[in-house]
Amino acid sequence: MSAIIIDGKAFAAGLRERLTGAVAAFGASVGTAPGLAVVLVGEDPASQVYVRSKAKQTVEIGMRSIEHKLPASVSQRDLEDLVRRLNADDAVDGILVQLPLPPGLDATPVIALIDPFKDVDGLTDASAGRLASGRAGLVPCTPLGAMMLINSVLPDIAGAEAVVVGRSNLVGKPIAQLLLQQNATVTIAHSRTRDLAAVCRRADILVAAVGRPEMLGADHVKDGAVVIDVGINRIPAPDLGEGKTRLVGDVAFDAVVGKARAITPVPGGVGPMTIACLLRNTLTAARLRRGLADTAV
Ligand SMILES: Nc1nc(=O)c2c([nH]1)NC[C@@H]1CN(c3ccc(C(=O)N[C@@H](CCC(=O)O)C(=O)O)cc3)C=[N+]21
Repeated sequence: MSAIIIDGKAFAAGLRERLTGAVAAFGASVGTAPGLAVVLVGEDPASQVYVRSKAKQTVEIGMRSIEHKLPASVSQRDLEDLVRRLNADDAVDGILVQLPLPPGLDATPVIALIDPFKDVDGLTDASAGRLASGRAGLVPCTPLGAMMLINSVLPDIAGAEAVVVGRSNLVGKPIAQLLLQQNATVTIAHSRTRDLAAVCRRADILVAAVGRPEMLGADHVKDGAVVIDVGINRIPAPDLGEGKTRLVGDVAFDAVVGKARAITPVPGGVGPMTIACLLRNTLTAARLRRGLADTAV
């Protein structure tokens, strides 16, 4: 049996295409396009790449991009003041503070300040609480994107066994909430889980979000399972040349691809969905803040 390779890159492109239409319709009725403010502190090269890519995609679908670049030496207080100003700015619909912050700055109080109606990363306690109690709100981008990919092969997951490996606030816990919302039977496994492979082998839907390169292999996968790999790990690749690296997921793709019914690759799986869902959330935030219905895109 050969697995469906779920093409997250293509799915994300389709989502952006639909968003372009929805953004144009929003602009025609409200008079302005949704605006996304991205705050980048410091010079971390990987963060700069992400932020550039976010800004480019934001503009490509017709939304406004508002970039704030601050030096790594910025004070906690000045950073928090910027978030307060963005909260108060009517031209800003979404606020994203790129993580991690440089050493010496504490992300927790910065995130806590973000207006929950502008929390396009879904990281505030208010957003987490809304998700946990099944009320409308902004859902973290990576979990939202992962769910869209699951639903692309399994539109109805009621009663299915779902195992999420990883319990982070950013990914594991919110994905578990989304699976539960769709009536899956959800298990959250983690570093202290006894006989992880046996737990994983129960899964009709296996979500890997641990951040350990190729940790889940054929032993962890039931025949015919849908495998969603959220991990993005950069590892040395001496075979490609001295000092070269490559991206791998938390799943040993080659070992699993023959057993799974469908699987997301890394790169090209969940990763591209993250930014597309950030754009989706910005449109959602712009609608919710104006009391408009958040219709499907
Ligand atoms: N406030 C905040 N929100 C975030 O959502 C956030 C953040 N901070 N800090 C950094 C992480 C990381 N992140 C990714 C986005 C896209 C890809 C992505 O598109 N990856 C491509 C590969 C990219 C490559 O080749 O390096 C893929 O998997 O195919 C990966 C990772 C968002 N993050």
